[in-house]
Order: sequence, then structure tokens, then C-alpha cells
Amino acid sequence: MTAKIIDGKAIAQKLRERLKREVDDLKEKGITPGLAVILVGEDPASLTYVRNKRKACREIGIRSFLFSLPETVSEGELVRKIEELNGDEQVHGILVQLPLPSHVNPANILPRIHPMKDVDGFHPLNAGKLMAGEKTFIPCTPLGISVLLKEIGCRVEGKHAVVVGRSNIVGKPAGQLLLNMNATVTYCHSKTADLQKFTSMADILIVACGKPNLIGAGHVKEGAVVIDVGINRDESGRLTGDVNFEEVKEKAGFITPVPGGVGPMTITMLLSNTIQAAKQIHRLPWP
Ligand SMILES: Nc1nc(=O)c2c([nH]1)NC[C@@H]1CN(c3ccc(C(=O)N[C@@H](CCC(=O)O)C(=O)O)cc3)C=[N+]21
Repeated sequence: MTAKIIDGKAIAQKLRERLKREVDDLKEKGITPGLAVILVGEDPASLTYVRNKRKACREIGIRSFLFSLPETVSEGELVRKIEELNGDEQVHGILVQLPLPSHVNPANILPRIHPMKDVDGFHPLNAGKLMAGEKTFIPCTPLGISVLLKEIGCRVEGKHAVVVGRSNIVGKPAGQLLLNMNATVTYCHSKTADLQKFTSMADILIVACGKPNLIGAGHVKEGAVVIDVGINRDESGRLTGDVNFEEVKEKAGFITPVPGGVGPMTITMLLSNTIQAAKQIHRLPWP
């Protein structure tokens, strides 16, 4: 089987046009959605991501506010900035770009974001709500994956979803979201014995572990939907995922490329969550 390639960039573009109309409607009501981004230090990858996020905001009319803090910032100073933004009426969403420097513990920072402005869905209250299957902000990458599955007409109910990776920002919430959608979910990770045994049972395989080419054709069931969340840079600076694309595309039913798969959807869901935050703060209905 030769897989259909899931064009995340095109799907993201289509959704952004819809989101732009939502922003226009809000502006007519006198509300301009605003996203505050806190960037600590000057990690080149983070600088690129933040630039891309702000550009995406600008394109659909969301206001973005950038706060660049030095690498040496203290936890106290970061928390003070967050508290100031919690009280800022122009700001509906707050994002603290990860990773943070090693002297800053994210567990001391992320819970200080007001849960109603937590557009990343990383606040423990929102993570708990996702676990309980309640309405909440869902982390952008898992949410983007669920939208991709819907776009390709993949019905999740009753399917076996295997998630490789257990990070708090992708693997764990992706598995919980799929469970809420009535998938049977298996989590695999770096300590899993016989990874291939599990991945080859997957109807839906989500790979988010940061190991280039971890998943080859032998790991994949014929016709499976393969979602590659990996972002790795090779020696020449080229982006690759965690899946051996050339090999797996001959066997899977659907596959996301890197770049142009999950990444653009992640940013689109950040835009969507920011719009939802603005609606929620202004007590407008949101889905
Ligand atoms: N608080 C926080 N929230 C995040 O959501 C968050 C974060 N921190 N830290 C870093 C990761 C990574 N992430 C990506 C977003 C978009 C692309 C993306 O658009 N990628 C493009 C390629 C971009 C390029 O060429 O570098 C693509 O796959 O086509 C990738 C990665 C969000 N993250």
C-alpha cells in the first residue's frame, strides 16, 4: 500500500481562514484576541518557533505581545510577569515558551498562569480536566492531531491507538484525548520492551519521542494511520521526524510528513485556543 500523505500545511491554512473570520466577528463586538508569549533566553529553535507563532497571529488578526526575558531570569521574576499578564485585559492567552533554562522549574511556573488564559493546556487544573474528560484547553499538538484525524475521515472509536512517547506536552495528553474519543490506547516509551510488538498492532500510531528513524516499516501495520510528531535536525540542518518516512509510506494508509504535517497544526490550535480564551473571558459561547 502506498500511503496518502496528510498535508498538514494545507489543512492548517484552510482552518486559519475560518479562524480569521471568527476573529473578525469578535472585533465587531469590540474584542481583539491577544496572546502574550514569554520567551526566556535566546535558544535559536525557540526564537524561530516564537517568530512563527507571532506571524500566524498577525495573519489572522490576533494581537501578540512578546516578552523576552534574559536567560538568567529568576523564578520570582517570571512569576511576577505572569501575574501581571493574568491581570491584563488585553491578554487572553499566555504562553511560556519551553524549554526553560535548567535553573527554572516549569512546575513552579506553569501553575501560575491563570487557567482561563492557559492556551497551552499545561496548567495542572486543565491537565486534570482533560484526564476527567471535561471541557478544557487541550494542548495544541494533541488537539492538532485530533483535527488531522477528523480531516482524513479517520474514525477513532474502537481503534487501537499506540502512542510512542510520554511527555506532558504531547504523549500523555494525546493518549488521553484519544481515550476520550473511545480509542483503545497503549503508551510506549524509552523503557518499553519490544516496541515493535506494540506499534505493529496500531491502527493509529502517534510517534513523539525525538529519535530520528525510530519507526521503520517493520514497526507499522499495513494501512495504519501514522502521525509523526518528531522534530529532529540532521547535520545539514534538515528537519526530520521520528518515522522513516520513505520506508513507512509504502506500508501505511496515511502518514504525516515532517515538516508540513503536525507542526503547522500545532500553531493553528494555538490560534484557536486563544480565540476560545477570548470568548470564554467575555462569556461568549464556545464549542
Ligand atoms: N509553551 C510551548 N508550547 C508549545 O506548543 C511549544 C513549546 N512551548 N516549545 C516548543 C514546541 C515545539 N512546537 C512547534 C510548533 C510548530 C512547529 C512547526 O510549525 N513546524 C514546521 C517547521 C518549522 C521549521 O522549519 O522549523 C513544520 O513542521 O512544518 C514545530 C514545533 C511548539 N512547542
